[in-house]
Amino acid sequence: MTELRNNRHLTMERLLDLIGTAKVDTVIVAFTDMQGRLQGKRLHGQYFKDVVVPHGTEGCNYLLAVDVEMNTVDGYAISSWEKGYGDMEFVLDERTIRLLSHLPATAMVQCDLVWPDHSPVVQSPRTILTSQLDRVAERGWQALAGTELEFIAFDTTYEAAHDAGYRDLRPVNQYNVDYSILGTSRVEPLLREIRNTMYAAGLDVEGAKGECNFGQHEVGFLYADALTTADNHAVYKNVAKEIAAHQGKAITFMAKYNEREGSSCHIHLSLRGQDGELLFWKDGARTPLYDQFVAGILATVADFTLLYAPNINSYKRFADGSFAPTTIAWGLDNRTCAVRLVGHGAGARMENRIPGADVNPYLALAAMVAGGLHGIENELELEPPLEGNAYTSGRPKVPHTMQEAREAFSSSAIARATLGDEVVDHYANMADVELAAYNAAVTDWELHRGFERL
Ligand SMILES: NC(=O)CC[C@H](N)C(=O)O
Repeated sequence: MTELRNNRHLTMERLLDLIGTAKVDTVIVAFTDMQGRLQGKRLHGQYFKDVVVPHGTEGCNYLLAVDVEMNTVDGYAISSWEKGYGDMEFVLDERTIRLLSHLPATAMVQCDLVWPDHSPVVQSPRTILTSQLDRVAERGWQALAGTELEFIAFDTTYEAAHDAGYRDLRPVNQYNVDYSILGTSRVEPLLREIRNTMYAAGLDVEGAKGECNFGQHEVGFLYADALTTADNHAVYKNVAKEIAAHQGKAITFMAKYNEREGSSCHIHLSLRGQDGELLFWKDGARTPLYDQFVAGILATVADFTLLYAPNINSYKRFADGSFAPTTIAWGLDNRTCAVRLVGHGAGARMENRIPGADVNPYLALAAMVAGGLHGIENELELEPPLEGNAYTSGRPKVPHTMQEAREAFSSSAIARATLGDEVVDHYANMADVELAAYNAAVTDWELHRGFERL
């Protein structure tokens, strides 16, 4: 029997029992798409039990070849009008079965994707992460990770926000509520329902805190193995939006909603032995392996920025003095650096501060593992820590545009050697599609600046 991630997850046997006694009547089967979103179907419990568990289910392969707005676009080798937009098969991962208590009698199962001949869909984000984690496991290690997502909440429905052109929206707080207990109390009905729903769904919830931008908050979760963390992250983002919508509110995980502070997804990562032995700390100090891992992450920042910052908007977040990084540097508990080292002993870990809340966690974690292993394999030396203000340090810059990040990713020998050509070409095309859409758009900024004055 598959080992449960914790006792709030369900075995398949238990889920089928709950369907048999009508305690569950709806099962969502979902995978994570290129943008990090859950895509799939809601199935009637009985159909899930009688047909899907024994025979499987499918979805159109365009789901890994569309843009944010679900437009069919050109340039993907695996999916096109010429290829007829056929199916991919969903492979249920029984370790992910959970109840979603904010919905009536509903459970969710997350899936991997295979082609009809059962070969893996290598471009699927979950497969990309699993491949890198297999490399970690081959060495007798495991990767532990935590993702910290910030969001901004508004006192409006998504529909009203849309109809207002996303202008003049009222955030749930009108001032900076960083660490403010009063600030979070004002939003507690929303935060509490998110925390408790996520706990019931198998996530280990730490708590919630206010952040700097108006209406900005963060719900924190304990670290877990990297695949569990990515699975939970995808479910959390979806559920948090659904709960907000139920309460007549809207939340956004855009990396940069306005000109104030953006929303981050700091990613914490460490390696352990398969039985939990420490690999990053020995005799009261960092190990050479830890330093090589961090050196590898730093050496590959440019190669993998596209996976840390996958949207046009992601790059607007990289602003000096905003707590989002702009330089490729590391420091000891230094929040101005791209990489911050924190903790000691069992808590010793690196924090990658580059990703925004719009990141796809599977892809970012895969990139970090690939970069870190590159550092270990090549025994890279870690430069001394940056002391003081990284923003004014003159260190090399994190790529500041999507075009730059796309070129660095596509021409990266490390990305191609670790992720494979099929993956690199697929995600370089995703960047080309976004860049083309952005370049074709005339923005508010241009109108305001030029309409009368130019
Ligand atoms: N908590 C923080 O360090 C703030 C992070 C900041 N909001 C960012 O976008 O990176």
